[in-house]
Amino acid sequence: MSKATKQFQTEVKQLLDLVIHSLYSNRDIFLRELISNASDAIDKARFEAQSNESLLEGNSDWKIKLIPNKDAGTLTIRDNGIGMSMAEVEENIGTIAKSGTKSFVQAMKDAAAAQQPELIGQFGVGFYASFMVADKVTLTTRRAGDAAHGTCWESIGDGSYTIEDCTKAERGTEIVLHLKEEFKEYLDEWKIRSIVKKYSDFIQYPVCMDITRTETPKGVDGEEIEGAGTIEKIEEQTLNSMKAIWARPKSEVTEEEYKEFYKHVSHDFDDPFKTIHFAAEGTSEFKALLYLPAKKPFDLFMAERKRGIQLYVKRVFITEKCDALLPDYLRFVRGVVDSSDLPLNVSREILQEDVQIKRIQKSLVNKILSTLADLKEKEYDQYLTFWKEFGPVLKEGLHFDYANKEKLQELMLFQSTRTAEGEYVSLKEYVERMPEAQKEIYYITGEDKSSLEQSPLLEAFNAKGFEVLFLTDPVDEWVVQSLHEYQEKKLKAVDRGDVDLDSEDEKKEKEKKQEEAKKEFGSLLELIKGRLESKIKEVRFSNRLTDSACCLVADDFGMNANMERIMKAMNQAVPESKRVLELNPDHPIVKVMGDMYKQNPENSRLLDYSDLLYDQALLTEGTPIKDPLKFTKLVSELMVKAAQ
Ligand SMILES: Nc1ncnc2c1ncn2[C@@H]1O[C@H](COP(=O)(O)OP(=O)(O)OP(=O)(O)O)[C@@H](O)[C@H]1O
Repeated sequence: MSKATKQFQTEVKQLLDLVIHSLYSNRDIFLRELISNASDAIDKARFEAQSNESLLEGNSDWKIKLIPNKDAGTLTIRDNGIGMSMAEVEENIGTIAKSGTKSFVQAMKDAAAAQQPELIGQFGVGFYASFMVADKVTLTTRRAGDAAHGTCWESIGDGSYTIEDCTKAERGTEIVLHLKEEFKEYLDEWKIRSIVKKYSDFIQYPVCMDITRTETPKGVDGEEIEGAGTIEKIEEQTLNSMKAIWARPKSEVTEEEYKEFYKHVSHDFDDPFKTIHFAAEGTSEFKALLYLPAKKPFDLFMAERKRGIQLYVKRVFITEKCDALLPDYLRFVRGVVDSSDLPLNVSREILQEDVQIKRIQKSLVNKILSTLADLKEKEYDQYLTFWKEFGPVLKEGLHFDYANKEKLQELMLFQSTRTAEGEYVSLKEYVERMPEAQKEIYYITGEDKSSLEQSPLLEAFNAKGFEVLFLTDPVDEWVVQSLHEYQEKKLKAVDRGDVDLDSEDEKKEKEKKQEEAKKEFGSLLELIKGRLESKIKEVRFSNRLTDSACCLVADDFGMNANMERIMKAMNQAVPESKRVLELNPDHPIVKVMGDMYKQNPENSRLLDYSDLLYDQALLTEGTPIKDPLKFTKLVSELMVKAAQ
């Protein structure tokens, strides 16, 4: 292919711009990103070569080489990893294929300037960081095993790039950064040394550089020869210690090293929230270095997630994202597991079924859950920060990980009718502060705390002093289907079925009142039911309401308003389900309608009032009404009438 000039995808252009403008305070990281990519590429080559030795092309001397050239003003990063085909270059560099990434870039653009570095921290910008220091980047690459096809890619970061075939003797990738005048300091030996030491010391492969030293020649006796002048000696030095950080004893690893390793495995720019480093012995032998991130990754709820736990077998990289190592509800955890039991030639396909992997998974889950339990108990405020980021994901575990249900339910936190802004309550605390008369744990599901607080469904509970949990995450509808009870107290939705809040005496009194109301207003209820037949299942007097006139409730297994809302948001067909309209027998409107009915059961106003009651019930629970025009017309008419 002759040289072609192509345009970066719009999102890439935007991303480049954002990187250059939001990460300027941390420019050194461009080198970390490129070394990290080079190391990943060697990992891949090393793994693929296990089943296809020809990929090695006779060279398994893995290496990342840094070549500063002061005369040319360039810094070169060269690796002998897997390399890329032309199609891969086009796919990986210059385009953003994943829709999630695109929307992330949009979110970044929309965010306030102060938040951008924080946001980009969750994302990782990799290769594009080069353009912070270079005004031209040339990438030459050749895929392992395909000696005939090299690719040369070049860009000045202005929105376009050129791409063409070329020859490249060695497999792997070479990136030449033509440094901007003001960043020539990155050619300095000591600057490069310090960056590698700080950010890339643990990289498993040697990061090498040729070092020139001037010395005076020495005689056979080892003494310097006087008057012989000086000679220049070039020797290749390895700049990093290459120690697999997870294999070292905890006491020897510094906080800084843990942090930098986290950034390498997670491609996150922020520090981790928590580091968990441990070794398991016995039936399953492995070392694990796990991290809980501080912020949720942008692709947490997307199917095509990029990162996960890396799997090594006896220090040899196997796969970048071993999903079988953790259940889905812990998908935000990053890090490395290095097993001593698995065979080196384990295939990625069998990992899903492997018993050793299952054992490791069990032990990782135990460790993560116990770390969280510990944190919750000893450093509650910190736990709360974590919960606000990852609580909705952790809750999925209640539905999917039955074996750990007991542990997981202790980790749950909720807002409630009794928590102040920013405060949460655990199930344990909830039960401890339940008044004696309260038998069940009450909850309401919905979109957010502030709208739920207005719900008429809470009136009777508030009047009794019974706390109600606010379940505001979409996953909560599934959570409550799995978490039926806690400490033998049943969980009960305030908008489902009948509520039983009263003592025996109170019940008797209410029943009496309801009987009387039924006698008095029974035919009115029939009329309302007839009018609203297509929308509701039944009309009855309520035990829930003290102030409001009416509300809608689901029966025990029916669909509530929140579930309908979630299904609609997911573009799913919402099955037809009618709910029950409950009326407050003490409300003046019921009395007024009763009188109207007695005077003239045919009064057409009664039908309008029935419609209004139904619409009111929808509005108070936050469900849009079907015919807002008719509603406003009726309200206006009534307002005029009331003023006459
Ligand atoms: N040295 C390299 N050798 C082979 N492939 C590479 C190399 N550098 C980058 N790539 C390919 O280009 C892709 C994009 O790299 P880039 O650094 O932009 O992002 P990333 O490393 O995938 O992730 P992140 O965006 O989180 O940093 C990589 O996933 C990899 O497939």
